[in-house]
Amino acid sequence: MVDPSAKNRRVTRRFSFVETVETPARPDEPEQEHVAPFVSVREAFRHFWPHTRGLRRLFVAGVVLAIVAALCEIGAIRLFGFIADEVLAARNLGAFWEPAFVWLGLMVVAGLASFLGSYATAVGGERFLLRLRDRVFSHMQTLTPDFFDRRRLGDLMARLTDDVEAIEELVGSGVVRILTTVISVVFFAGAALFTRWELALATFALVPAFLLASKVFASRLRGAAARERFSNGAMNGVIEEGLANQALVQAFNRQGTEARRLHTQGSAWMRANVAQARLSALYGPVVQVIETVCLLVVLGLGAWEIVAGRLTIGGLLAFAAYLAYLYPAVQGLGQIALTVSQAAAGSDRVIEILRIRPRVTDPAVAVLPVAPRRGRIDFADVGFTYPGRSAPTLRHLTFHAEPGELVVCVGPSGIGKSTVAKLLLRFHDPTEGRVLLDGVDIRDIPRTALREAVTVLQQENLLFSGTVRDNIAYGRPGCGMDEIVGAAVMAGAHEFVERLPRKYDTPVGQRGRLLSGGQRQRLAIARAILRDAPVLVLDEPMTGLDPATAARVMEPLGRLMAGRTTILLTHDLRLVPETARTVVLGAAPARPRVAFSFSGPGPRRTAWRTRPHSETGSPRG
Ligand SMILES: Nc1ncnc2c1ncn2[C@@H]1O[C@H](COP(=O)(O)OP(=O)(O)OP(=O)(O)O)[C@@H](O)[C@H]1O
Repeated sequence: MVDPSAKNRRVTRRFSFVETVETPARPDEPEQEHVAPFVSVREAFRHFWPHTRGLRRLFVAGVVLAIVAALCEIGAIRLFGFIADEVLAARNLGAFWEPAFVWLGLMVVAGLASFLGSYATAVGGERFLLRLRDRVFSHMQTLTPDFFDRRRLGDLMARLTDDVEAIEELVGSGVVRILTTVISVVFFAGAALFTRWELALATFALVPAFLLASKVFASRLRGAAARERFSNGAMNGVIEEGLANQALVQAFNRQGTEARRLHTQGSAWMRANVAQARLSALYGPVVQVIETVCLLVVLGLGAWEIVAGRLTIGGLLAFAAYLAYLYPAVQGLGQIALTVSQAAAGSDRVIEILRIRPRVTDPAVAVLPVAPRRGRIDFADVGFTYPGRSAPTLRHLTFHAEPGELVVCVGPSGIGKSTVAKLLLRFHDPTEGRVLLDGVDIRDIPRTALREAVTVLQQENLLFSGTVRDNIAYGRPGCGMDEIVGAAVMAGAHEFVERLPRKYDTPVGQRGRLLSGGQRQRLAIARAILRDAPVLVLDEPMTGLDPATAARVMEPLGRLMAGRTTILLTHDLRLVPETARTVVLGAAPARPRVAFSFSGPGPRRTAWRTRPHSETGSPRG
């Protein structure tokens, strides 16, 4: 088992060691436990600031209103000094009322300005957050499914939520906070200087002590924050995997193992949080001591000035009041440095994702900008090696399928059948040779147009957690209920859907797990029927189905295949119809004695042959 503290030490070393600012764009690479490269605060800011376009008015309003509030507060403090000298010291109650009402008026304006400023900043910040999360999510969706297979989903989710929020603290509301704090420092320092500049200069001499304290803390907090971000992602990964695979966990009695995995990651996260909390908690008292020294200096010097007759009591009180505003602002500057350090640790992880370029991209100039309609497929001497693998999965694969024809790729498990589907959808591009659709290299067709023309029925039928109706309609957004029911009837799903408690409005559960494998398969067929693409890829369509269920699914499958070019990928020779062109991947498997038959109303009926007819051998190696 990995010692988490050792892991953390590694992370620390890595952070103190990696200084690179420029992370080159690179294709998606295999990663599981992943520490994002260090990105400087300035670079993070430069990267995300353009995303505030259109929101900057809100941030400007936040700053302007904060200035108004600060000016009102300065005015109120001056009135306080006036009242101390002209009312209290002079024992003149008549002079009280006018400044008292003006003071009240100023505080009402300050309160209003502060409310509106905070509100505008919050709205701007939230919109920025929404925009940034949308952008990162959209970018993720341009990456190939292979990228997601190599990453922990929980970690990616943490990047989309916590890390994106941390960036908002740096770039959205963070900017307003920095500006308003700096402005407060300038204003209150200016007012103190105006009241008694010698006294002010003497107290300002202690300001570098604040800044030094925040600098020392910020650099340490950056390391702690980076570890916290990392372990947060790792912990989310363990939670996501553990919960998603609960059936497996319970069936294998591995609850204890999963709990220990979470505990290990949770402990690492806890340690990083404790380190952060320790630094933040220490920062407060250190600053308080510095503040007390400042205050005592002011009182001592102030008393001396009063005795010398250069300052009134009211002047000293006002001066002290300015400092009461000034020191928290200076302290706030230090706090911002800490927040920025934490936010920068989140930006490392988001920038890392944004810099990953998709392996597969659209052509600069599309030879065929719209979805191919006929459905002729050509694999021309195709070879493919998975990234990070040395041995090719496919070599010299050559076959074609005429529009409307059924071609069967047979071969044992792991030989590369699903890879054929992935190449056809351009989840990967071949490393050798070409794949053509209607005579056009699919690299010259935009991916959206290509995928409109190809429907894949995957080995594991993927459903969303919505209702039956939602899942069928996923094939064609905006379709009517009659079309949904029509597709369900054709797919042989209508009958069982009608028996569900809420019929088409019945929730199918997480990934459709409230339905049986055969029912999920029929919903997937209905979804594919609605999609109505000219090319159909069936990847082991009978996986996990018992012979009786498989036989029931054959008929709707036959209806789905009717009139479409179909590539059937299977190791199961019972599915290979007599008339189909057959491509054997690897060694030809032996024929079984029992057969299924596709029996839809389409142009082809299947009959059984005793020997597979191999058009083109395409083994590996
Ligand atoms: N994303 C990937 N990265 C690296 N190797 C992969 C990846 N996906 C599949 N492979 C490897 O490629 C080979 C072919 O996999 P593929 O899924 O195409 O096989 P298959 O014939 O469909 O198998 P099965 O019938 O068991 O689904 C396997 O050895 C597999 O380990």
